Amino acid sequence: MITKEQILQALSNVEEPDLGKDLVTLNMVKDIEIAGNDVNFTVVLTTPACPMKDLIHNACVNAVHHLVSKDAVVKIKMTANVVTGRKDGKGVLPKVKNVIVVASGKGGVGKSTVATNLALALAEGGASVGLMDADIYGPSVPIMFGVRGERPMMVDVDGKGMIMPMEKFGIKFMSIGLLIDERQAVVWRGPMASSALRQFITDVYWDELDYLIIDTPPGTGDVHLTLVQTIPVTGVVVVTTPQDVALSDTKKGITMFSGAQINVPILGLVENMAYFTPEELPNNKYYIFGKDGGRQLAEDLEIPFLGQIPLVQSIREGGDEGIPALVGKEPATRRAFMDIAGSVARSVAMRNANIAPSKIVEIVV
Ligand SMILES: Nc1ncnc2c1ncn2[C@@H]1O[C@H](COP(=O)(O)OP(=O)(O)OP(=O)(O)O)[C@@H](O)[C@H]1O
Repeated sequence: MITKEQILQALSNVEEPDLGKDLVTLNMVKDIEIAGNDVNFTVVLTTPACPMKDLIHNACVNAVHHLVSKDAVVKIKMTANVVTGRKDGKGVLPKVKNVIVVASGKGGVGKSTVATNLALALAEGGASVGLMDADIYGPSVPIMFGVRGERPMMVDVDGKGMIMPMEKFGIKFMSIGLLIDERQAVVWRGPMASSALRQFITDVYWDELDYLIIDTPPGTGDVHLTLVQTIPVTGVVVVTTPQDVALSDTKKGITMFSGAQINVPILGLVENMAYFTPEELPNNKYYIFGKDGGRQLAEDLEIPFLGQIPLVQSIREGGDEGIPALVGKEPATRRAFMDIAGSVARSVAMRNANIAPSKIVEIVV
């Protein structure tokens, strides 16, 4: 007769590759049920977007077959409980488990495009996701979601009037562009930009989220400093294009976040517009802005490389028409964003397993 102990013993040989420990030690195996040769159990992953899902599933089946019984009929429910990057559920945005800032050294490299599609791809994997557009100087989320000019609703939360995020394509989102006059914001610097942003962060009711993705203005400035000083940021995803001028600005941005004073982990780098593929020649790749510049920079700086997005006409068209690539029809583009979301989720899980919880940055001058 197969026993629970045998199953646990077998699964203690299956390693979670990123976390470097076995599933039993990590407490990822739940609800083992055995009836004759039928073996059912649940594996709780650290993120629904886990790129190792199939690999771990197959390793569990093999372990039971090899170490317990080759006749076992193994059924595994693969679920996920996103691990939080925070120490406690207190302070600003208390119910948000992971805050991911999307940044770039230079403007126009596709930061908003990546932030939006990353949020949608994480949600498609099964996570609860919010997208906060904090790009005070050029908010693009209202256009990308086709809600320009709309006004959000208010809700009463414990006697306080708060702004409800909008919902579309399975995620919650809110843009500072829906609350302020863009023409006015262009001239904001320093304290004005910071106080508007702080209010934007605290006045929107995000409730419970696995991931909150924050789109920021290009470069590194007041907005980024205010963000890390207001919310405990889990990590930063940096977007670049492959050409030298973008790469040198990207390097500066990364140095700011990872420097001793701020010290927010870099989750990795996305290379956008990595190559151009015309629709009529899907197997051709033209390296218009140079080849593998982002990948090389990630290697040089020893940060994770999260993947490449091709330059595709439909990404631009979809962005302008309020239909982001992830909800569009092109499978290769969708795949590219899904892969990047898997890499980001993995980087977050590894960050949360290996380094101290995120905290608000206090800058001593
Ligand atoms: N991979 C891509 N293929 C084709 N077009 C793209 C791609 N990535 C972004 N774009 C387009 O490039 C333009 C700039 O992109 P986006 O607004 O995402 O950049 P950004 O870095 O956020 O810009 P900003 O500096 O204004 O904040 C948009 O029109 C967008 O649709």
